Amino acid sequence: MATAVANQAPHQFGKEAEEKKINGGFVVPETNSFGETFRDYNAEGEKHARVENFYKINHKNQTYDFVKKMREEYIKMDKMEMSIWECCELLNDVVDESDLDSDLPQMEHLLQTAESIRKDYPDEDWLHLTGLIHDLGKVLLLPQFGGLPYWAVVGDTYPVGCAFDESILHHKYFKENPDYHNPAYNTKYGVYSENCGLDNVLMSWGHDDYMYLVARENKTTLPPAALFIIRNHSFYPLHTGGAYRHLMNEEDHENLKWLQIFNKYELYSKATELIDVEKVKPYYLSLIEKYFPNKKLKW
Ligand SMILES: O[C@H]1[C@H](O)[C@@H](O)[C@H](O)[C@@H](O)[C@H]1O
Ligand SMILES: [Fe+2]
Ligand SMILES: [Fe+2]
Repeated sequence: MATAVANQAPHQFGKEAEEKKINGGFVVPETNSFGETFRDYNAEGEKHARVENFYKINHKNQTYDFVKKMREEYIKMDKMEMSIWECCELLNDVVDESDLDSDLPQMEHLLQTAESIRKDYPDEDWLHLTGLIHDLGKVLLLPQFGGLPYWAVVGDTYPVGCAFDESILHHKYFKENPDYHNPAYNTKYGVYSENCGLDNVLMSWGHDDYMYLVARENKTTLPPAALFIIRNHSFYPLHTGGAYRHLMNEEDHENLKWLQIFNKYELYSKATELIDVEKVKPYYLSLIEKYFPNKKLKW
């Protein structure tokens, strides 16, 4: 097993064999594209200070009422009509300021994610497409989509309407969020009930929930696990922190297994080489056709 894994992706995550760690059949690269530890939110430096400030504003403003309003506004899908690929191309112009591990245009990140999954899971074509589209919701930053500020589009996500878990990055800034002091929203269950299912839990507003709504409202034929991944991929307190188990139902537990696989490729492919778009485009166009029967989607 160990040898098989070592042979599997030697060129994928850099050349230094000693820099690799085997993690459940997955080769984890030691450092990101800047030569730093992945997701090191406590490190010093200008970039880290900027990201901390991003979370400060995010935590202050993501309230239950704000999220409800945004969902109501964006579920209308009245902003734009375009295909999935057209949306990918829009992301050529988008860089994610909340991301410590990559400063590439988001289109590159999508291709890196999808292609790295494809290498290890060649038969799960739905997961390749999930990789390609998981961050398309970042178009919310663009003027045609409302030009939302970064704090309402990117960064890790977490439930609103119940207590903010300690494992959420820079948790201390929630003291500035009115919900933190509201007894209706600041208990373990808040407005929810035991094992109510994550579909019934409102998440901080951003690109994840938006893209989930786009896929669902446009009647994608992608499996439920794909929708779960899209909606929860930034929910680090859940898939990495192990929190919020009390809100999950049985189906969520099944879907979480796929999300945890997805997350490794999403995060660690940020250390890989760039992909030749023209070379892989026909493959992804065929997947889009398969899983999005309506050519033009409403956004
Ligand atoms: O900064 C990043 C970025 O916004 C990603 O798209 C998101 O999925 C991550 O969770 C987050 O940490
Ligand atoms: Fe991503
Ligand atoms: Fe994301």
